[in-house]
Amino acid sequence: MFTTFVFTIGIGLIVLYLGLVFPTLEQKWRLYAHRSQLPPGPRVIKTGIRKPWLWFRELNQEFGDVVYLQLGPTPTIVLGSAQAAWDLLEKRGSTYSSRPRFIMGGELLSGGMRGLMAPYSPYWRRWRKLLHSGFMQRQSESYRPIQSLESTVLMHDLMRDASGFRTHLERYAASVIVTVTYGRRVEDVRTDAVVQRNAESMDRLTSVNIPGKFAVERFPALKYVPSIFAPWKAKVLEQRGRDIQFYTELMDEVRDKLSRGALNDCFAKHLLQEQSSLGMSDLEIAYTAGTPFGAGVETSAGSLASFILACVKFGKEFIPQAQRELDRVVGNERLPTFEDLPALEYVAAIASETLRWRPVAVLGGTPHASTADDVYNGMFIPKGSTVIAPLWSIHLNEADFPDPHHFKPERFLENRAYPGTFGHSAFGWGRRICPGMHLGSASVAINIARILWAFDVAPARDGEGRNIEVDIFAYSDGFNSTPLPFPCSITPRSSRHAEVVQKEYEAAVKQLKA
Ligand code: HEM
Repeated sequence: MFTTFVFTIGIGLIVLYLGLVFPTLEQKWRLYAHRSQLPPGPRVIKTGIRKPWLWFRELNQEFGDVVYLQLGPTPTIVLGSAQAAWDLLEKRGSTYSSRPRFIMGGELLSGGMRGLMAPYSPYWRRWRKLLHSGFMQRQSESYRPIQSLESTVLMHDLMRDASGFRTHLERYAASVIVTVTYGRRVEDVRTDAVVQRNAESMDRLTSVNIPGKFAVERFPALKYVPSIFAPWKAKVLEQRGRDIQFYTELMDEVRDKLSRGALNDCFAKHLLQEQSSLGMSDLEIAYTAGTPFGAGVETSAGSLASFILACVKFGKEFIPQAQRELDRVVGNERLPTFEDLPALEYVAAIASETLRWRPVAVLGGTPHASTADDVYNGMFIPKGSTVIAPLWSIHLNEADFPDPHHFKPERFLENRAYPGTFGHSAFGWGRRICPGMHLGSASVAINIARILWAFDVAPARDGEGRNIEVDIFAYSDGFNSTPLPFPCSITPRSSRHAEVVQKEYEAAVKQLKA
């Protein structure tokens, strides 16, 4: 009996040891064999930095468009130009569309249910298909009435309480996403239960998704240590229970409304209709419905906050021209509409420059991972590399965007050579490109058009009437980077513009309550 016990423990330890060591040795051997072909990179790896994209840009400036880093056991490639990102992530999408393992955040906390972190796999393909059908261009156009009504509310919020502009942008973005997803509005972003519980769930995710914090990310076999011996694992599994409860309750509400015939058309309804044909479980559906909130609120609101910052710093250079265009195309009897946008060429250039100038997904979104060895411009990129395409490097690359920190919409009116169709890379690349880009870019464009139509946005003044300077580099740390609070002045352009905002707001409220 005792011998069997010792034997079992011994075998267990050997398996654990091989599990820990073998993948590392195999990887090390391949890297050694190709050492002269690896892309250039630094000898010293900086750790614990709060804004890694600043370091990545320095590396791209020093070593070029393709930089090699050995981050712990993982070969990591940092791409620093639009062309390199396009060549690999878009053109060689079959090799570069997976994700690195996120053992704490993706596997233990989310049970593999968050498609955004999922490797290229049948599960990811089903999840992606659902997002595509829910947010592709034609479907996103059907959400425009919601975006237009919520944007009218936003203009009124800005008029009555300009200093709270950030909260109003967040309410707009949250309400559009929650309405589109679950068929119900968000009236107060600070108290809404769905917003609060989503924020808690996001906090749980960000608290475990910290590179280098948990040994299990370096030694994946530790994932199988029973929770009783691993308090970190017990805690993350307990947190997973809370996420499951939250997402399931939300979906149960949707099912209940559907059975009472009280559910508007929304993404969650579409998921329920597609569920059986895709063979997805209730839990998979519940997590999928949670995706747009996690990916679409901060990105939309943060982009609009950057636009306000650009107005304060550079507004004198571009606002007059935009307002002349708006006056010519729209007049002063109504707010701009989605139908006006094709005729607002300069406003469209401002929207593109906003997404370029301060990309909210500053690291280019979640890193990609390669699934086969590859050679690019003579450089060896090993299978299993984490590939980061930081938009801070790509959008601030002087070769594509001279004087890159200057906000210049004119860039998007010139004929520039740039891979892809947008002239920027704000929504990523290839098979992982942002599925919410039509909804997100429509939110950015309509609100920029309306803010410029309705308001003068300028620096705030101090007690002596002097302009208060803003810092265009004061941005948050974290996965998404958005402007830190800054002062500004947002005032109606004229009493006529204020009357129009008031009148359209009253009509919008009636429609939203109907
Ligand atoms: C201005 C707004 C937005 C910006 C700038 C933005 C940007 C991005 C970027 C850069 C990526 C990474 C793409 C890559 O890995 O190559 C991404 C991915 C993603 N975005 Fe967005 N996004 C925005 C709005 C939205 C919205 C409204 C949704 C809601 C549906 C959304 C859902 C997603 C999802 C689910 C992914 C992950 C896709 C995957 O892993 O296959 N995004 N986004």
